[in-house]
Amino acid sequence: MVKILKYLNPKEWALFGVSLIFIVAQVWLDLELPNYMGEITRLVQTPGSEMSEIIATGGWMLLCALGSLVTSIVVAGIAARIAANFSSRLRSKLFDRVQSFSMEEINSFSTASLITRSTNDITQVQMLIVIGLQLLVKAPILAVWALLKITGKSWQWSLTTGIAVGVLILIVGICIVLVLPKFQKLQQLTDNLNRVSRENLTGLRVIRAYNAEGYQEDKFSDANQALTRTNLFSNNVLAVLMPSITMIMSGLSLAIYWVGAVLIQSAGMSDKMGLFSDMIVFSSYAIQVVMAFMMLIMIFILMPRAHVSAKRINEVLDTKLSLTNGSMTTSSSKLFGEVEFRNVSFKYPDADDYVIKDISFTAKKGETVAFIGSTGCGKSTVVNLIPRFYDATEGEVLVDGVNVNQYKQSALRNKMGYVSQKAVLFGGTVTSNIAFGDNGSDVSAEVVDAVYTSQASDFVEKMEGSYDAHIAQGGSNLSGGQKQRLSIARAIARRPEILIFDDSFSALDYKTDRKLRSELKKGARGTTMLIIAQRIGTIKDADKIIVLEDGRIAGMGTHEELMDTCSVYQEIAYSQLSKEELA
Ligand SMILES: Nc1ncnc2c1ncn2[C@@H]1O[C@H](COP(=O)(O)OP(=O)(O)OP(=O)(O)O)[C@@H](O)[C@H]1O
Repeated sequence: MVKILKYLNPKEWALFGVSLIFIVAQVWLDLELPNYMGEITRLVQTPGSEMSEIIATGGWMLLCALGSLVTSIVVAGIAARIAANFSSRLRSKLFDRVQSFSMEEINSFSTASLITRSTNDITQVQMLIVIGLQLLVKAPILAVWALLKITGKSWQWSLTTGIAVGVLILIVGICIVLVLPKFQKLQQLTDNLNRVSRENLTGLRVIRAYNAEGYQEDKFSDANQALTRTNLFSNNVLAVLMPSITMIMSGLSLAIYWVGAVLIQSAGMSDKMGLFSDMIVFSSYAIQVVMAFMMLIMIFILMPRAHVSAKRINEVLDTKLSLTNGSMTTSSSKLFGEVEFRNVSFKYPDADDYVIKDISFTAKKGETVAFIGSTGCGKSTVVNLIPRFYDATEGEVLVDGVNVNQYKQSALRNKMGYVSQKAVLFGGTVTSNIAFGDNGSDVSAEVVDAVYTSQASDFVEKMEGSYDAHIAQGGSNLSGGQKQRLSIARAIARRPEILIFDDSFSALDYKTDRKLRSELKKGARGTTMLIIAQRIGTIKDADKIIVLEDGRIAGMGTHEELMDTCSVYQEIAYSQLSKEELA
């Protein structure tokens, strides 16, 4: 928890200092009240006291109470301000950190957990700051000050107060031991609930199509009940606390009056009045002592959960990035748009087996290199190493003659236009989706060009608002093929050195596929293209086709060469095209 406070800025520390002054003032004002009360009691009991004296003392007492109210409002305002600004900054930091994560780190935390950490966990820390700043600082000051006020008055009353505080600490100790382990679990169960909800919402159509609502509901209900049970247990344990505290406070007042009655009865006539007044003052201070401990208890309740949350936030912020950033922004070689793999092997983090093994090839400027092979043979894995979604486990991946890990990541990715297997669109407009990213152009002529090349103009120009037409989050108001064409347009609009298409043409009909490739040849002349495809027709004209089998290169060459030499390629080709088409 303390570690996370390093993210407080100097202004917030200054505000904290100001609030400290107000808290001390508030405690002083609160502790003045019993004095006035004692004075009023004395005046009432003293024959010949003037009414005006009582009213004046009462007036001062009222002023103190009002002053205490004002200071507590100021402290609450400052605490809320510090907590809100701090959590906003923490959320931004977490967001930035997660943005710089590679797929390895994201998978190790899980998306659901990262969402909980950025929302619920931050809220826990925010709550502790709001309440903690008021109580954590106030409680010890109040406790010590109030104790100082009552020490030496009467050992019988002091003993009574000591016993009350002891019982309070015992009850709280038991509660904390019981609920502490549950707090860690609560955050994990919240992660789980988020994961199930997320899966449910993203897979809604499939769930409905398969009438699997019941199955999903059971999954959700299990996660929900687990969270509810843990929540109920902690709340039930904590529910014992408040009545116990009230009971202790009432019991303490009763005990002080009872002890007082005995003391007054055994005292001489002249001491009786002084003792009565002392009793009133002492009982008020004793209640303040118990109140101070009660505040500390509230902190002890909030602290463990916020501590768990702070730990989870720190875990994200302190995660060492597996992808280190290089320093190069351009290659010093004369090469442009060249991709080379040198004996590259790769296994996914935490996996035992290599997914791709000993891959070597070169794609020169302007060449089209295609990858084909059965499902799961490692095609996407190969191309994902080029923009450094992962780093090669062995061997080297070079872009323009420089190992990809020597580039600044943004510079490396600026060289590329990447189209993922599953089209990804963002909420916004057609133009905002195409002119997207670092050097994504917002010049409409380039956007229009890219839309024409990607064969998206027919439907974009028919949409309401055309290039300013609304795109729903995830592109849910478009068909699969339309989404794919817009994501292809986005890559083209960057005018990159290298275009990577990860099976991006499979959602297109044959005619559009052919048209798009021929437009690409004209529009993106000089651009190196790496194309993963399932259809032989898509890659037949490529300068080089790489056939992958079980992560290894089973053949490399042109269509004609592979038809002569590579049995794996022949098998794929014959399964898709007739002998006449292949001839
Ligand atoms: N994030 C991951 N963690 C662990 N293993 C993975 C991960 N992604 C893919 N794999 C495994 O790596 C292998 C290769 O996957 P890859 O996606 O590269 O295949 P592919 O040839 O592109 O398949 P497809 O044609 O179906 O898209 C598969 O066996 C898959 O199970």
